[in-house]
Amino acid sequence: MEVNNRVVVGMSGGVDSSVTAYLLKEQGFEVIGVTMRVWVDPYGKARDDDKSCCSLKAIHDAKKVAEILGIPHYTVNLSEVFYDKIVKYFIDEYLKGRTPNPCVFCNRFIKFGDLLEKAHELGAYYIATGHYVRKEYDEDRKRYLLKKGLDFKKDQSYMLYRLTQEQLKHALFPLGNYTKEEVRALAEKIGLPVADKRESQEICFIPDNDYKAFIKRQIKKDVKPGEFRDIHGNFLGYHKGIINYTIGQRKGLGLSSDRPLYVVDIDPENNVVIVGHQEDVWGEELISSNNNFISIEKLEEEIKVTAKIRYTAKEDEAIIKPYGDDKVLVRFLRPQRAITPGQSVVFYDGDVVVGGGIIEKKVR
Ligand SMILES: Nc1ncnc2c1ncn2[C@@H]1O[C@H](COP(=O)(O)OP(=O)(O)OP(=O)(O)O)[C@@H](O)[C@H]1O
Repeated sequence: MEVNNRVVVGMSGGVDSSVTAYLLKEQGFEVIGVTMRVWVDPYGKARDDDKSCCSLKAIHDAKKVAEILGIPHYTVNLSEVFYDKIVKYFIDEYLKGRTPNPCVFCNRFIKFGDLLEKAHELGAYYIATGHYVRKEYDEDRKRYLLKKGLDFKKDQSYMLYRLTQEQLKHALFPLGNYTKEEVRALAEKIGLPVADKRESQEICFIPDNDYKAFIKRQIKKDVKPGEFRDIHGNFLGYHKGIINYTIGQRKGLGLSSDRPLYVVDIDPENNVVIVGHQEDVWGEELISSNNNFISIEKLEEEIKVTAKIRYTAKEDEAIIKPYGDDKVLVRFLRPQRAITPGQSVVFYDGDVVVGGGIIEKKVR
């Protein structure tokens, strides 16, 4: 497709994507707003509130903003692909005793996959979202770079580390140079009705952040109870099913001990949750699989990076090196708390995203 100045903005009805559409229009782009309907949980609580990503209220808000900005707006139903590519994966991972991050896959396969295709169908070369990240083309490396948003508090580069060069080529992120406060102030100044809307909830398709109830509704049965064991294999009691536990968890175990107990590992094959003490929750080395690199084509040799093991974790210094055919060994210089299989580890060089992968296991 030839470059043009038409852009589809993914509009969630929230303040960030609304201001994104406004800024691009100001910059002279021909802007089309599109809201994806990705998921309606038929058994969940009524979703037509402020918090949900694709409630009727959210669609209505996006339409209202589009009207004020004088841009066309479409709603597309992507719930089937969303179910196949994201919801199923989310449930499967929990059933395997892992803690998935569905947003990183939604960005790769839905927003910058199916939605980008829709954008092309509408004749738009570009797709834009309200993520707080920056994109740059590096002439020397001949690669698109993904950089942290200037507002480090809001930076969302972690969520986008799976994007390919082809996807980045078509992406625009106008909020990368703004702080959240500036974006809210802009929304107020131009009179957008969403200026003081609350931040969206953690995972857009899970009502009230209750993922356990969501999974049980989806698999239509209760999960199988199993055994708690200590790190030496001693039986300690019974758990309520592995989906209820995540690495590092202390609350809700229902075990008594003279020292606090934490989940340190989950063995899905034997349906066992392994618990230990605070010191057992820390680790320095992990293996990641399903890696994606952005600033480099491939990891050929050991390099120094900073890395973080979950969206809200602090980055820390680490060495990464190729491990087998397609895996990466990540060795932190300092121990990290609760290295959790299923979560993403993302590597940085300053404010540039080097790449990242899915945590397979803690090595030590
Ligand atoms: N249902 C949707 N339809 C279209 N685009 C969406 C949808 N949900 C999210 N997006 C896009 O993805 C971006 C990041 O989504 P996220 O859920 O993190 O929203 P956010 O940071 O709270 O932004 P906003 O204030 O716009 O809701 C949004 O800014 C928007 O561009």
